[in-house]
Amino acid sequence: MSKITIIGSGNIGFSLAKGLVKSAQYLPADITLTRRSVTALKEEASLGFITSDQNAVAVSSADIVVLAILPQQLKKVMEEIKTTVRAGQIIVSVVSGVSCADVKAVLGEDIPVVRAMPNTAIAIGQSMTCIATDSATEEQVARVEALFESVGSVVVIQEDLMTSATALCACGIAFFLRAIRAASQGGVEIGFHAHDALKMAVQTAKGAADLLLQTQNHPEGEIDKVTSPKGCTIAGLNEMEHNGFSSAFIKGIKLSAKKAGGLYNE
Ligand SMILES: NC(=O)C1=CN([C@@H]2O[C@H](COP(=O)(O)OP(=O)(O)OC[C@H]3O[C@@H](n4cnc5c(N)ncnc54)[C@H](OP(=O)(O)O)[C@@H]3O)[C@@H](O)[C@H]2O)C=CC1
Ligand SMILES: O=C(O)[C@@H]1CCC=N1
Repeated sequence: MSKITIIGSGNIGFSLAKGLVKSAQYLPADITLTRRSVTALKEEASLGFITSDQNAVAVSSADIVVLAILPQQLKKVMEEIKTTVRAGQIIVSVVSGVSCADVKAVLGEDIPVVRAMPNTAIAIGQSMTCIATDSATEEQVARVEALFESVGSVVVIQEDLMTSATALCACGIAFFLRAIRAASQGGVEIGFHAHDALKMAVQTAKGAADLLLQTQNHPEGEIDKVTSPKGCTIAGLNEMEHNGFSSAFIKGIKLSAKKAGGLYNE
């Protein structure tokens, strides 16, 4: 099994580590997690992960190195590891707005770099992860694809669509979570206790997603089955649209994509 080092055990880095172990394809001992101080890695250590605050040392033993720090932190980290990384390793960057070329410009042109854009559902094996590269081989991309297939679904895309993938999938999970929260708040206003309203909203959202996944039907086809003529569903839906529901969602995704593209040089 590949040895993996995740540089930056934050929200997405630690979620990835947990998902890989949950998949049963990796043991915690196969995964090294770093932060700037090991004292911040107590939970990770208690779960059996190898922990370190020495990025260059942590990278040296890895087959796959995942860069999971903020865009603004990346240059410093790459400077730390550039003399340690070697062409036999694969660098996977989940960092938003940073191209494969940006990474290779520091780490070396011969270093295989694959970008990946997962979301936090990776912790439970339900990520939607997009991956892209500019020059890694098919075999290297296949290894990264297999890694992320173990923790969700994967689509291989062109690199120029990575910021769009960031908005739709990585940010997107927050958009759907907010929609579920809003639905539960509506539920409270029409009579349910908060915990019941949230449970109902969550299961309803899960049912909607599973319907599309399992039938492959178009959302509007499924909506048509719910909207009885002169009924209450179309009344509610149209009220939401009059208030800009679809428009707000689309505008939010477009703004997130624009922002994602500019984070590295902020
Ligand atoms: N959160 C998400 O859902 C997603 C995030 N991403 C991308 O992943 C990256 C990380 O995001 P996110 O997890 O949210 O951010 P976090 O701030 O939660 O995680 C970043 C981690 O990096 C650590 N870190 C910072 N500097 C260093 C360093 N020099 N050496 C080692 N570790 C370091 C931080 O720990 P400490 O400060 O203790 O050192 C922190 O744990 C970003 O580039 C983001 O664009 C991509 C997809 C989804
Ligand atoms: O909000 C962010 O910038 C990161 C990237 C995608 C999800 N979280």
